Amino acid sequence: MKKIAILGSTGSIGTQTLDVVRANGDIEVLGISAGRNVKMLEEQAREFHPKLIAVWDENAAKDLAVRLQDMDVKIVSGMDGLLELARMPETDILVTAVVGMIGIRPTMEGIKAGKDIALANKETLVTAGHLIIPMAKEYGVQILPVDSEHSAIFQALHGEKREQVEKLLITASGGPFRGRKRDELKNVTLADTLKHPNWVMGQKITVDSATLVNKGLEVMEAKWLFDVDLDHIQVVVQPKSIIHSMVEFKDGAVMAQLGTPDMRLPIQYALYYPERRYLEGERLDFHKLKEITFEDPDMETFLGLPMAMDAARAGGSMPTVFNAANELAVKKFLQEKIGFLDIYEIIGQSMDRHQVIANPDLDEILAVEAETYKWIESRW
Ligand SMILES: NC(=O)C1=CN([C@@H]2O[C@H](COP(=O)(O)OP(=O)(O)OC[C@H]3O[C@@H](n4cnc5c(N)ncnc54)[C@H](OP(=O)(O)O)[C@@H]3O)[C@@H](O)[C@H]2O)C=CC1
Ligand SMILES: CC(=O)[C@@H](O)[C@H](O)COP(=O)(O)O
Ligand SMILES: [Mn+2]
Repeated sequence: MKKIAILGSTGSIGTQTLDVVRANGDIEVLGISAGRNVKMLEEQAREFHPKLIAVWDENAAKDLAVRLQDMDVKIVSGMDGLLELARMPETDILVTAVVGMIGIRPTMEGIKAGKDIALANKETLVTAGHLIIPMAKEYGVQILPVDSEHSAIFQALHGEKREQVEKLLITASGGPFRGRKRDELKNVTLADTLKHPNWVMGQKITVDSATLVNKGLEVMEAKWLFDVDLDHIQVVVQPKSIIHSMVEFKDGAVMAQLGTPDMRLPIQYALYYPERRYLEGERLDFHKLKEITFEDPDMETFLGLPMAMDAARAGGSMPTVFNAANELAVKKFLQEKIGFLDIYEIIGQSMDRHQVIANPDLDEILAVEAETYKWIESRW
Protein backbone atom coordinates (compact mmCIF):
# COMPACT_ATOMS: atom_id res chain seq x y z
CA MET A 1 0.00 0.00 0.00
CA LYS A 2 1.52 3.35 -1.04
CA LYS A 3 0.92 6.25 1.31
CA ILE A 4 0.61 9.80 0.05
CA ALA A 5 -0.13 13.35 1.13
CA ILE A 6 -1.47 15.94 -1.31
CA LEU A 7 -0.66 19.64 -1.21
CA GLY A 8 -3.62 21.24 -3.00
CA SER A 9 -6.07 18.32 -2.97
CA THR A 10 -9.07 20.47 -3.98
CA GLY A 11 -7.61 21.75 -7.26
CA SER A 12 -7.54 20.36 -10.77
CA ILE A 13 -4.45 18.16 -10.19
CA GLY A 14 -5.45 17.37 -6.59
CA THR A 15 -8.90 16.06 -7.51
CA GLN A 16 -7.52 14.08 -10.46
CA THR A 17 -4.94 12.56 -8.11
CA LEU A 18 -7.84 11.40 -5.96
CA ASP A 19 -9.52 9.99 -9.11
CA VAL A 20 -6.39 7.89 -9.66
CA VAL A 21 -6.42 6.79 -6.02
CA ARG A 22 -10.11 5.84 -6.30
CA ALA A 23 -9.58 3.86 -9.49
CA ASN A 24 -6.63 1.86 -8.15
CA GLY A 25 -7.69 1.19 -4.57
CA ASP A 26 -4.19 0.53 -3.19
CA ILE A 27 -3.06 4.03 -2.23
CA GLU A 28 -3.73 5.45 1.22
CA VAL A 29 -4.27 9.22 1.40
CA LEU A 30 -2.86 10.26 4.77
CA GLY A 31 -2.89 14.01 4.29
CA ILE A 32 -4.86 16.52 2.23
CA SER A 33 -4.68 20.29 2.06
CA ALA A 34 -6.13 23.39 0.42
CA GLY A 35 -6.18 27.16 0.60
CA ARG A 36 -9.73 27.56 1.93
CA ASN A 37 -12.13 25.21 0.14
CA VAL A 38 -13.50 23.54 3.28
CA LYS A 39 -16.60 22.16 1.61
CA MET A 40 -14.53 20.00 -0.70
CA LEU A 41 -12.03 19.17 2.03
CA GLU A 42 -14.90 17.88 4.17
CA GLU A 43 -16.12 15.65 1.32
CA GLN A 44 -12.59 14.38 0.70
CA ALA A 45 -12.05 13.73 4.42
CA ARG A 46 -15.25 11.67 4.66
CA GLU A 47 -14.26 9.61 1.63
CA PHE A 48 -10.51 9.12 2.19
CA HIS A 49 -10.15 9.38 5.99
CA PRO A 50 -6.81 11.25 6.11
CA LYS A 51 -5.02 11.65 9.45
CA LEU A 52 -4.07 15.27 8.79
CA ILE A 53 -5.65 18.18 6.93
CA ALA A 54 -3.76 21.41 6.36
CA VAL A 55 -5.78 24.51 5.49
CA TRP A 56 -3.88 27.68 4.64
CA ASP A 57 -6.57 30.05 5.89
CA GLU A 58 -6.90 29.98 9.68
CA ASN A 59 -10.63 30.77 9.78
CA ALA A 60 -11.34 28.14 7.16
CA ALA A 61 -9.39 25.63 9.28
CA LYS A 62 -11.61 26.50 12.27
CA ASP A 63 -14.71 26.05 10.11
CA LEU A 64 -13.44 22.66 8.95
CA ALA A 65 -12.76 21.57 12.53
CA VAL A 66 -16.43 22.22 13.36
CA ARG A 67 -17.61 20.37 10.25
CA LEU A 68 -15.43 17.34 11.07
CA GLN A 69 -15.86 17.19 14.84
CA ASP A 70 -17.26 13.67 14.55
CA MET A 71 -14.06 12.46 12.85
CA ASP A 72 -10.64 11.54 14.21
CA VAL A 73 -8.52 13.92 12.13
CA LYS A 74 -5.98 16.59 13.00
CA ILE A 75 -6.52 19.98 11.36
CA VAL A 76 -3.68 22.46 11.05
CA SER A 77 -3.32 25.83 9.34
CA GLY A 78 -0.89 28.31 7.79
CA MET A 79 2.60 27.56 6.54
CA ASP A 80 3.37 25.50 9.66
CA GLY A 81 0.38 23.33 8.75
CA LEU A 82 1.58 22.81 5.17
CA LEU A 83 5.05 21.90 6.47
CA GLU A 84 3.57 19.39 8.93
CA LEU A 85 1.64 17.80 6.07
CA ALA A 86 4.76 17.69 3.89
CA ARG A 87 6.80 15.80 6.49
CA MET A 88 4.10 13.39 7.77
CA PRO A 89 6.12 10.44 9.08
CA GLU A 90 4.16 7.63 7.39
CA THR A 91 3.95 8.94 3.80
CA ASP A 92 6.07 7.75 0.84
CA ILE A 93 5.08 10.42 -1.70
CA LEU A 94 4.18 14.08 -1.44
CA VAL A 95 2.05 15.25 -4.37
CA THR A 96 2.72 18.96 -4.89
CA ALA A 97 -0.49 20.12 -6.58
CA VAL A 98 -0.59 23.54 -4.94
CA VAL A 99 -0.42 26.52 -7.30
CA GLY A 100 2.39 29.07 -7.08
CA MET A 101 5.74 29.48 -5.40
CA ILE A 102 4.09 29.01 -2.00
CA GLY A 103 4.97 25.38 -2.72
CA ILE A 104 8.72 25.94 -2.26
CA ARG A 105 8.94 25.49 1.51
CA PRO A 106 6.61 22.46 1.79
CA THR A 107 8.43 20.80 -1.14
CA MET A 108 11.77 21.29 0.60
CA GLU A 109 10.28 20.02 3.87
CA GLY A 110 9.04 16.89 2.10
CA ILE A 111 12.44 16.26 0.54
CA LYS A 112 14.23 16.69 3.87
CA ALA A 113 11.81 14.18 5.38
CA GLY A 114 12.74 11.67 2.63
CA LYS A 115 9.53 11.83 0.59
CA ASP A 116 9.51 11.27 -3.14
CA ILE A 117 7.90 14.29 -4.78
CA ALA A 118 5.21 13.91 -7.46
CA LEU A 119 5.68 17.40 -8.78
CA ALA A 120 2.95 19.35 -10.56
CA ASN A 121 3.86 22.65 -8.90
CA LYS A 122 6.21 24.01 -11.58
CA GLU A 123 6.63 27.46 -9.95
CA THR A 124 8.69 25.81 -7.20
CA LEU A 125 11.30 24.46 -9.61
CA VAL A 126 11.35 27.64 -11.67
CA THR A 127 12.21 29.78 -8.66
CA ALA A 128 14.18 27.35 -6.49
CA GLY A 129 15.34 24.57 -8.83
CA HIS A 130 18.97 25.30 -7.95
CA LEU A 131 18.16 24.47 -4.30
CA ILE A 132 15.58 21.68 -4.81
CA ILE A 133 17.45 19.46 -7.28
CA PRO A 134 20.69 19.20 -5.23
CA MET A 135 18.58 18.74 -2.08
CA ALA A 136 16.68 15.84 -3.67
CA LYS A 137 20.01 14.24 -4.61
CA GLU A 138 21.38 14.77 -1.10
CA TYR A 139 18.34 13.16 0.54
CA GLY A 140 18.06 10.40 -2.08
CA VAL A 141 14.49 11.22 -3.11
CA GLN A 142 12.98 11.13 -6.58
CA ILE A 143 11.33 14.11 -8.24
CA LEU A 144 8.63 12.50 -10.38
CA PRO A 145 7.22 14.93 -12.95
CA VAL A 146 3.46 15.32 -13.21
CA ASP A 147 3.34 18.22 -15.69
CA SER A 148 2.26 16.52 -18.95
CA GLU A 149 5.25 17.64 -21.02
CA HIS A 150 7.78 16.65 -18.38
CA SER A 151 6.07 13.35 -17.77
CA ALA A 152 6.25 12.73 -21.54
CA ILE A 153 9.98 13.47 -21.53
CA PHE A 154 10.45 11.33 -18.42
CA GLN A 155 8.63 8.46 -20.16
CA ALA A 156 10.65 8.93 -23.38
CA LEU A 157 13.87 8.84 -21.34
CA HIS A 158 12.96 5.62 -19.54
CA GLY A 159 15.80 3.16 -20.03
CA GLU A 160 17.87 5.69 -21.98
CA LYS A 161 21.21 7.28 -21.07
CA ARG A 162 20.87 10.98 -20.24
CA GLU A 163 24.21 11.77 -21.94
CA GLN A 164 22.77 10.54 -25.25
CA VAL A 165 20.08 13.23 -25.28
CA GLU A 166 20.56 15.83 -28.02
CA LYS A 167 17.56 18.04 -27.20
CA LEU A 168 14.17 18.19 -25.57
CA LEU A 169 11.18 19.21 -27.71
CA ILE A 170 8.47 20.67 -25.52
CA THR A 171 5.09 20.86 -27.21
CA ALA A 172 2.68 23.76 -26.74
CA SER A 173 -0.96 24.09 -27.73
CA GLY A 174 -0.49 27.81 -28.48
CA GLY A 175 -3.42 28.59 -26.18
CA PRO A 176 -6.86 30.02 -27.03
CA PHE A 177 -5.43 33.01 -28.94
CA ARG A 178 -3.05 31.10 -31.23
CA GLY A 179 -2.89 32.83 -34.63
CA ARG A 180 -3.83 36.28 -33.28
CA LYS A 181 -1.54 39.30 -33.44
CA ARG A 182 -0.75 41.74 -30.64
CA ASP A 183 -3.45 44.26 -31.60
CA GLU A 184 -6.06 41.52 -31.42
CA LEU A 185 -5.11 40.75 -27.81
CA LYS A 186 -5.80 44.25 -26.45
CA ASN A 187 -9.41 43.66 -25.58
CA VAL A 188 -9.62 39.92 -25.00
CA THR A 189 -11.83 39.04 -22.04
CA LEU A 190 -11.20 36.86 -19.03
CA ALA A 191 -13.85 34.44 -20.26
CA ASP A 192 -12.09 34.10 -23.66
CA THR A 193 -8.75 33.60 -21.93
CA LEU A 194 -10.10 30.80 -19.76
CA LYS A 195 -11.22 28.76 -22.80
CA HIS A 196 -8.21 26.48 -23.24
CA PRO A 197 -8.52 24.55 -26.52
CA ASN A 198 -7.65 21.13 -25.05
CA TRP A 199 -7.24 21.03 -21.28
CA VAL A 200 -9.51 21.77 -18.33
CA MET A 201 -7.20 23.15 -15.64
CA GLY A 202 -7.02 25.62 -12.77
CA GLN A 203 -7.48 29.29 -13.67
CA LYS A 204 -3.89 30.42 -13.13
CA ILE A 205 -2.30 27.85 -15.44
CA THR A 206 -5.06 28.42 -18.00
CA VAL A 207 -4.15 32.12 -18.20
CA ASP A 208 -0.45 31.13 -18.32
CA SER A 209 -1.19 28.92 -21.32
CA ALA A 210 -2.82 31.85 -23.12
CA THR A 211 0.16 34.18 -22.52
CA LEU A 212 2.68 31.37 -23.21
CA VAL A 213 4.11 32.06 -19.77
CA ASN A 214 3.24 28.42 -19.05
CA LYS A 215 5.59 27.30 -21.81
CA GLY A 216 8.31 29.56 -20.47
CA LEU A 217 7.87 28.11 -16.99
CA GLU A 218 7.99 24.63 -18.52
CA VAL A 219 11.27 25.33 -20.31
CA MET A 220 12.81 26.32 -16.96
CA GLU A 221 11.19 23.34 -15.24
CA ALA A 222 12.68 21.01 -17.89
CA LYS A 223 16.12 22.55 -17.52
CA TRP A 224 16.12 21.65 -13.82
CA LEU A 225 14.41 18.28 -14.06
CA PHE A 226 16.51 16.89 -16.90
CA ASP A 227 19.73 18.89 -16.52
CA VAL A 228 19.62 20.15 -20.11
CA ASP A 229 20.81 23.65 -21.03
CA LEU A 230 18.49 26.16 -22.67
CA ASP A 231 20.15 25.82 -26.10
CA HIS A 232 19.04 22.20 -26.16
CA ILE A 233 15.37 22.83 -25.36
CA GLN A 234 13.01 23.74 -28.19
CA VAL A 235 9.33 24.68 -28.02
CA VAL A 236 7.12 23.35 -30.82
CA VAL A 237 3.47 24.32 -31.20
CA GLN A 238 1.26 21.27 -31.73
CA PRO A 239 -2.24 22.68 -31.45
CA LYS A 240 -4.20 19.56 -30.45
CA SER A 241 -1.99 18.56 -27.47
CA ILE A 242 -1.73 14.96 -28.70
CA ILE A 243 2.07 14.77 -28.59
CA HIS A 244 2.87 15.66 -25.00
CA SER A 245 6.60 16.22 -25.71
CA MET A 246 9.59 14.55 -27.35
CA VAL A 247 13.27 13.79 -26.90
CA GLU A 248 15.78 13.82 -29.73
CA PHE A 249 18.80 11.58 -29.13
CA LYS A 250 22.35 11.89 -30.49
CA ASP A 251 21.65 9.37 -33.28
CA GLY A 252 18.73 11.49 -34.55
CA ALA A 253 16.03 9.20 -33.14
CA VAL A 254 13.07 11.09 -31.69
CA MET A 255 10.99 9.47 -28.94
CA ALA A 256 7.58 10.99 -28.26
CA GLN A 257 4.78 10.26 -25.82
CA LEU A 258 1.30 10.65 -27.27
CA GLY A 259 -2.14 10.33 -25.77
CA THR A 260 -5.46 12.06 -25.30
CA PRO A 261 -5.22 15.18 -23.10
CA ASP A 262 -5.86 13.53 -19.72
CA MET A 263 -3.78 14.47 -16.67
CA ARG A 264 -4.67 11.23 -14.88
CA LEU A 265 -2.04 9.47 -17.00
CA PRO A 266 1.00 11.51 -15.88
CA ILE A 267 -0.35 11.56 -12.31
CA GLN A 268 -0.70 7.78 -12.25
CA TYR A 269 2.69 7.31 -13.93
CA ALA A 270 4.33 9.41 -11.20
CA LEU A 271 2.53 7.62 -8.38
CA TYR A 272 3.41 4.11 -9.59
CA TYR A 273 6.71 4.77 -11.38
CA PRO A 274 8.33 2.65 -12.80
CA GLU A 275 5.18 0.51 -13.05
CA ARG A 276 2.68 1.31 -15.80
CA ARG A 277 -0.93 0.51 -14.89
CA TYR A 278 -4.22 0.19 -16.74
CA LEU A 279 -6.06 3.52 -16.96
CA GLU A 280 -9.71 3.69 -17.96
CA GLY A 281 -10.37 6.37 -20.56
CA GLU A 282 -10.47 7.47 -24.16
CA ARG A 283 -7.75 6.12 -26.48
CA LEU A 284 -6.18 7.89 -29.45
CA ASP A 285 -7.88 6.97 -32.71
CA PHE A 286 -5.38 7.76 -35.48
CA HIS A 287 -7.99 7.23 -38.21
CA LYS A 288 -10.15 9.94 -36.71
CA LEU A 289 -7.17 12.13 -35.89
CA LYS A 290 -5.80 11.97 -39.47
CA GLU A 291 -3.05 14.56 -38.95
CA ILE A 292 -0.82 16.12 -36.34
CA THR A 293 0.41 19.58 -37.29
CA PHE A 294 3.31 21.69 -36.04
CA GLU A 295 4.08 25.43 -35.95
CA ASP A 296 6.74 27.72 -34.52
CA PRO A 297 5.66 29.65 -31.42
CA ASP A 298 4.84 33.30 -32.18
CA MET A 299 7.44 34.96 -29.95
CA GLU A 300 6.58 38.49 -31.14
CA THR A 301 2.98 38.30 -30.02
CA PHE A 302 3.09 35.97 -27.02
CA LEU A 303 5.85 37.50 -24.95
CA GLY A 304 5.55 35.03 -22.07
CA LEU A 305 7.96 32.63 -23.74
CA PRO A 306 10.76 35.05 -24.81
CA MET A 307 10.60 36.86 -21.45
CA ALA A 308 10.93 33.52 -19.65
CA MET A 309 13.96 32.67 -21.81
CA ASP A 310 15.50 36.05 -20.88
CA ALA A 311 14.83 35.33 -17.20
CA ALA A 312 16.33 31.85 -17.48
CA ARG A 313 19.43 33.19 -19.25
CA ALA A 314 19.89 35.91 -16.61
CA GLY A 315 19.55 33.16 -13.98
CA GLY A 316 19.91 33.63 -10.21
CA SER A 317 16.95 35.57 -8.82
CA MET A 318 15.53 36.65 -12.23
CA PRO A 319 13.27 33.59 -12.69
CA THR A 320 11.79 34.45 -9.27
CA VAL A 321 11.00 37.97 -10.48
CA PHE A 322 9.51 36.60 -13.70
CA ASN A 323 7.39 34.12 -11.78
CA ALA A 324 6.33 36.38 -8.90
CA ALA A 325 5.40 39.21 -11.29
CA ASN A 326 3.38 36.77 -13.35
CA GLU A 327 1.61 35.32 -10.28
CA LEU A 328 0.49 38.76 -9.15
CA ALA A 329 -0.36 39.95 -12.67
CA VAL A 330 -2.49 36.86 -13.28
CA LYS A 331 -4.24 37.39 -9.94
CA LYS A 332 -5.09 40.95 -11.00
CA PHE A 333 -6.20 39.77 -14.45
CA LEU A 334 -8.47 37.14 -12.84
CA GLN A 335 -9.95 39.93 -10.70
CA GLU A 336 -10.45 41.91 -13.95
CA LYS A 337 -8.33 44.78 -12.63
CA ILE A 338 -5.92 44.73 -15.57
CA GLY A 339 -6.05 43.72 -19.24
CA PHE A 340 -4.39 40.73 -20.91
CA LEU A 341 -1.42 42.69 -22.32
CA ASP A 342 -0.77 44.29 -18.92
CA ILE A 343 0.46 40.88 -17.77
CA TYR A 344 3.44 41.26 -20.12
CA GLU A 345 3.94 44.88 -19.08
CA ILE A 346 4.06 43.95 -15.39
CA ILE A 347 6.49 41.08 -15.93
CA GLY A 348 8.70 43.10 -18.29
CA GLN A 349 8.95 46.17 -16.07
CA SER A 350 9.58 44.04 -12.97
CA MET A 351 12.45 42.26 -14.71
CA ASP A 352 13.94 45.47 -16.15
CA ARG A 353 14.43 47.03 -12.73
CA HIS A 354 15.81 43.93 -11.00
CA GLN A 355 19.49 43.51 -10.08
CA VAL A 356 20.16 39.78 -10.30
CA ILE A 357 21.28 37.99 -7.15
CA ALA A 358 23.40 35.01 -8.18
CA ASN A 359 22.52 31.69 -6.56
CA PRO A 360 19.90 33.08 -4.12
CA ASP A 361 19.12 31.13 -0.97
CA LEU A 362 15.55 30.53 0.21
CA ASP A 363 15.36 33.74 2.25
CA GLU A 364 16.61 35.76 -0.72
CA ILE A 365 14.08 34.14 -3.06
CA LEU A 366 11.22 34.94 -0.69
CA ALA A 367 12.54 38.50 -0.19
CA VAL A 368 12.72 39.04 -3.97
CA GLU A 369 9.17 37.75 -4.28
CA ALA A 370 7.95 40.14 -1.56
CA GLU A 371 9.84 43.09 -3.04
CA THR A 372 8.49 42.38 -6.53
CA TYR A 373 4.93 42.25 -5.15
CA LYS A 374 5.42 45.51 -3.26
CA TRP A 375 6.72 47.32 -6.34
CA ILE A 376 3.90 46.05 -8.56
CA GLU A 377 1.26 46.94 -5.95
CA SER A 378 2.60 50.51 -5.83
CA ARG A 379 2.04 50.91 -9.59
CA TRP A 380 -0.93 48.83 -10.69
N1 LIG B 1 -4.27 21.59 -13.87
C1 LIG B 1 -3.45 20.98 -14.68
O1 LIG B 1 -3.87 20.22 -15.57
C2 LIG B 1 -1.97 21.17 -14.54
C3 LIG B 1 -1.44 21.88 -13.49
N2 LIG B 1 -0.08 21.98 -13.34
C4 LIG B 1 0.47 22.72 -12.21
O2 LIG B 1 -0.05 22.16 -11.02
C5 LIG B 1 -0.24 23.16 -10.01
C6 LIG B 1 -1.70 23.15 -9.58
O3 LIG B 1 -2.48 23.54 -10.69
P1 LIG B 1 -4.07 23.38 -10.69
O4 LIG B 1 -4.43 22.08 -10.08
O5 LIG B 1 -4.48 23.66 -12.07
O6 LIG B 1 -4.49 24.57 -9.75
P2 LIG B 1 -5.89 24.83 -9.03
O7 LIG B 1 -6.05 26.29 -8.93
O8 LIG B 1 -6.96 24.04 -9.68
O9 LIG B 1 -5.68 24.23 -7.57
C7 LIG B 1 -4.76 24.80 -6.68
C8 LIG B 1 -4.77 24.06 -5.37
O10 LIG B 1 -3.87 24.75 -4.48
C9 LIG B 1 -4.60 25.11 -3.29
N3 LIG B 1 -4.04 26.32 -2.73
C10 LIG B 1 -4.07 27.56 -3.26
N4 LIG B 1 -3.45 28.43 -2.43
C11 LIG B 1 -3.03 27.71 -1.37
C12 LIG B 1 -2.34 28.02 -0.19
N5 LIG B 1 -1.94 29.26 0.09
N6 LIG B 1 -2.07 27.02 0.67
C13 LIG B 1 -2.46 25.75 0.42
N7 LIG B 1 -3.12 25.40 -0.68
C14 LIG B 1 -3.39 26.37 -1.57
C15 LIG B 1 -6.02 25.27 -3.76
O11 LIG B 1 -6.92 25.25 -2.66
P3 LIG B 1 -8.38 25.99 -2.75
O12 LIG B 1 -9.22 25.06 -3.57
O13 LIG B 1 -8.82 26.11 -1.35
O14 LIG B 1 -8.14 27.30 -3.42
C16 LIG B 1 -6.14 24.07 -4.68
O15 LIG B 1 -6.27 22.90 -3.93
C17 LIG B 1 0.20 24.48 -10.66
O16 LIG B 1 1.54 24.73 -10.34
C18 LIG B 1 0.08 24.20 -12.16
O17 LIG B 1 0.95 24.98 -12.92
C19 LIG B 1 0.78 21.41 -14.22
C20 LIG B 1 0.30 20.72 -15.30
C21 LIG B 1 -1.10 20.56 -15.56
C1 LIG C 1 -1.73 19.77 -19.00
C2 LIG C 1 -0.48 20.51 -18.91
O1 LIG C 1 0.57 19.97 -18.67
C3 LIG C 1 -0.51 21.97 -19.12
O2 LIG C 1 0.67 22.58 -18.66
C4 LIG C 1 -0.65 22.17 -20.59
O3 LIG C 1 0.58 21.87 -21.17
C5 LIG C 1 -1.07 23.53 -20.94
O4 LIG C 1 -1.07 23.63 -22.30
P1 LIG C 1 -0.25 24.69 -23.15
O5 LIG C 1 0.55 25.55 -22.23
O6 LIG C 1 0.58 23.89 -24.08
O7 LIG C 1 -1.35 25.45 -23.82
MN1 LIG D 1 2.22 21.33 -18.98
